[in-house]
Amino acid sequence: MERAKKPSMVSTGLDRANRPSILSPSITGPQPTVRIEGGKVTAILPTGDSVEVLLYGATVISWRNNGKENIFVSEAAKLDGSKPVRGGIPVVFPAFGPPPKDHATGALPQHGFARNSTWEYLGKSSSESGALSKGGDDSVKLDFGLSSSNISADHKKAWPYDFGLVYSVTLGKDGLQTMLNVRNEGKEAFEFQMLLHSYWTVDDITKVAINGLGSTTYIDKVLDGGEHTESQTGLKITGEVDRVYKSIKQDTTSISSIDGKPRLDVTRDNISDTVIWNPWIAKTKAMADLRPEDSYKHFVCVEVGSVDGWQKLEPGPSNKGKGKAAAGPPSPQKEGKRKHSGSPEGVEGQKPKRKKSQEFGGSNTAGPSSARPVTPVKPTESATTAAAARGNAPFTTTPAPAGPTLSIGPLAPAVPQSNRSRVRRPFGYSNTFRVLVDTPPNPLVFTLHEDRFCQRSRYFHGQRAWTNLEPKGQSNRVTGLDKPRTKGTVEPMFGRYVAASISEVLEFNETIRGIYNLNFRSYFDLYILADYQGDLRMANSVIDSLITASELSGDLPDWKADIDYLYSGTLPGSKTPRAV
Ligand SMILES: O=P(O)(O)OC[C@H]1O[C@H](O)[C@H](O)[C@@H](O)[C@@H]1O
Repeated sequence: MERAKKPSMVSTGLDRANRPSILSPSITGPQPTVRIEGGKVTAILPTGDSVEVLLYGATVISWRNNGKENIFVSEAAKLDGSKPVRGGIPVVFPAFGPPPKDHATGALPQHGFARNSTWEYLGKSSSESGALSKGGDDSVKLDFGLSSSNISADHKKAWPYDFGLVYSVTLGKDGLQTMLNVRNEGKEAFEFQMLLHSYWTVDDITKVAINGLGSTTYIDKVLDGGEHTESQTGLKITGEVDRVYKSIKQDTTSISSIDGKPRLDVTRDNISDTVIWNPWIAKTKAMADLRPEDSYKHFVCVEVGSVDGWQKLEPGPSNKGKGKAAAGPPSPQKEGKRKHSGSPEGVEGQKPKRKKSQEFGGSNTAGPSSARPVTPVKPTESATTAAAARGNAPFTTTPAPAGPTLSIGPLAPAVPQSNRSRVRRPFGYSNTFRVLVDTPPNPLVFTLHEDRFCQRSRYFHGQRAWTNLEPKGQSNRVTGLDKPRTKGTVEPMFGRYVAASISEVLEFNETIRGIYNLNFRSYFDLYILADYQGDLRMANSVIDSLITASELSGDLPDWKADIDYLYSGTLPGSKTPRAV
């Protein structure tokens, strides 16, 4: 067969009749982008600010703002899921420290199980409101979920409660916001503690002051385990420090230099405890995963949470929450009133039976925290509500109870009033389906929101039936995705596939190309995948992007080899080989 040598060959002979209007190149300015690869989710704003979150522990391991890394991670930290990350922002739940033996958490390891369980990535949302210059808020929110069904058997045995956590990490132009939403999915109340064990980078610990703790009562775990009152207005760290500051009156604990130069503000909302930790010289030496040995100089842990006593969370959707972390949430929408932008029915017209544990973000919310710069923003309207009004909400939403908020961010001007209404709240994942990309022994789990994916991709629409399998405990394993033939590419390819579906499919520009690290071969992989799934929309979109890429690129690849690859990789009977 005569094979064309020009990129334009791939645009001929393909069925363009069904090309959906969604693919029209309506560029609103650079958007935040998200990449899911190797058990890690990376989000990058058009400004270059970025955040990286491991699925293991939903641990934030990097947050770069204006080129500066704010998160400390030890050089010897294990990032392979073999132990909790030494550094980053490990999520502590349901117990802080060594759990008391006489408590329901007594059989759990130090700091509970959230930091050493693999979470599910629930998806991203962004305002899609365009570039900063166009008035957009340029932030992206990543949601992660953990429930009793995806913790280890040992942990489940040690703490047999039915719970649901949604952890939201929002990267904004002014800072990072982290929020933990705790839900009781079972029949009996449980007690928990939670904490975001944040390791913040500092240039030199001996020149740092921690402000905002003056006159606060704290438990000194290094000294005597007893209660003391903070006498310094700016706490200086001159040796090992391990203190639990309780019921702090001020919203903000800030890190500055001793001569007052601001570094970071860590702001709480409706959550009142903070742990300050630095292991200093001897303890650092004794911790094999904390290296180099002088690393203690370069971080301080300012850990916001609820660790003084226990939060009791009653079960059931009518529960308004007990204890301080859950005080006063507005009534959530009732199930029947939730907004669905797509039909909740399965392909056979039956309402899919949903497991309660999949309905994160509902009524029993306690212990959220969020990180954001300087001035805590009290949201009055959710961003997704605003987005919904514009007709482009990425997910359906439920109102979020007012929960504790931790704000963390570099010192920056207060958020202008006009932007305040865009601060997001947790989403209600009212109807999700899970896809297990089968790469044993650790298949990657994608939890996708029906409304988003089923409308955008025939492939996902066809798989909606999967939702109905869930109650029977069957796995929704993706098979046949090994067709892109380079070994080991299945997992990243499916991640790309999902990412491309989210981002309205590869509206190609140089930024996106860089971020997805797309080369021609990976476009072809994506095309072959789409072709295998019968996903014409995606296939067309890939071709669009490919054409743009080839137009933009002055440096074409070894075209013949790539065409051979595409030709032999595509299904028999597909239009592509005929086009080629
Ligand atoms: O070594 P880890 O289990 O990660 O704990 C590290 C530290 O976490 C907290 O800050 C506790 O207050 C400390 O007592 C503990 O040493």
